[in-house]
Amino acid sequence: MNSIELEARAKINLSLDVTGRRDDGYHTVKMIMQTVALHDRVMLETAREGIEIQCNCRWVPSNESNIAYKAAKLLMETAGVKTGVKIVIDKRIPVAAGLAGGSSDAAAVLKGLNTLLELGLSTNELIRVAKQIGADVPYCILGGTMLAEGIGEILTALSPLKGVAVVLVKPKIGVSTAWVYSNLDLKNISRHPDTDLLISAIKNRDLSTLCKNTQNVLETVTIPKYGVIQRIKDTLMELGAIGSMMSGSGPTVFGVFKNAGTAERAYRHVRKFNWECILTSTY
Ligand SMILES: C[C@](O)(CO)[C@H](O)COP(=O)(O)OP(=O)(O)OC[C@H]1O[C@@H](n2ccc(N)nc2=O)[C@H](O)[C@@H]1O
Ligand SMILES: Nc1ncnc2c1ncn2[C@@H]1O[C@H](COP(=O)(O)OP(=O)(O)OP(=O)(O)O)[C@@H](O)[C@H]1O
Repeated sequence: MNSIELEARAKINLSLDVTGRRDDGYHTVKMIMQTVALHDRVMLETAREGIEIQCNCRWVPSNESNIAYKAAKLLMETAGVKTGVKIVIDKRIPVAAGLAGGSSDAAAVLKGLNTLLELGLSTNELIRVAKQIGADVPYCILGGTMLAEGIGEILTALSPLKGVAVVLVKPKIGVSTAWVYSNLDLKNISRHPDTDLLISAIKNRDLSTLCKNTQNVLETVTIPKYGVIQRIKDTLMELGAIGSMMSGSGPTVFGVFKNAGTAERAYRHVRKFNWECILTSTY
């Protein structure tokens, strides 16, 4: 085998709480992460030497600043690999959107190279490498429905919440994760989500309790600056969503729907605005 193709899935944060700030500037979090069906395609091909990146999206760098490049370099150095690799990314996940598009590409590269180059690394060993690349990358190695703590790298599997209809809406703005965290005022958070309650709602597949009680505390930073995020949330609720919230550090908003039909009707409507819309489901 000299090539492999993987699906690198996007995530949404079904809840996002920040519990503190570490001395190194990173924040401690308590988040419920969920994979959605939307994905990039990542193709890996062995080469004689070096790391080459190709991507069909003009907003994504095709050089060493691509997070997929960093993942390949770190893994190949760690495993003492002497050959090279060509990485081709077919980008479908919106960029700088709060959907972990880059993190998921990086995780796909780690998993794919482990298989392609027969490195024999365990999942825990891959997670150890993933941690050094970014806070969301360890989760992207595992995927599914997970509680993420620490800075996002301490992962506990929850009851899988598959097949829930979701509409993703991204306004035409890019939001930097670093900017959001550095502008977060922990004293300004009046309401934290009850994560245990949300976990039991997921276990019972009780979307109504989940949506009524969830919270993304990073909205306290983004919504005052970008009113369009609140407008999208309101629009999705008016169109019949059970709940609607910003994913990660934004600006993408997701709406959760009772079934695929209501989601599709909302998607057709919301598509008329000047926003990027994707109809998908939890995976
Ligand atoms: C917002 C989320 O996407 C929610 O899943 C993650 O918490 C962010 O994960 P990520 O984008 O992989 O984060 P990194 O690439 O490691 O860090 C980007 C920036 O966010 C800040 N950051 C990130 C994660 C975290 N727990 N606390 C932070 O303060 C870091 O200081 C850094 O400046
Ligand atoms: N493979 C990649 N895919 C997307 N963006 C990349 C990639 N490599 C580097 N980048 C750069 O990283 C930045 C953040 O992109 P990304 O799509 O990963 O953000 P995000 O969805 O907000 O991530 P997260 O939810 O983990 O914070 C972009 O500005 C982009 O130029």
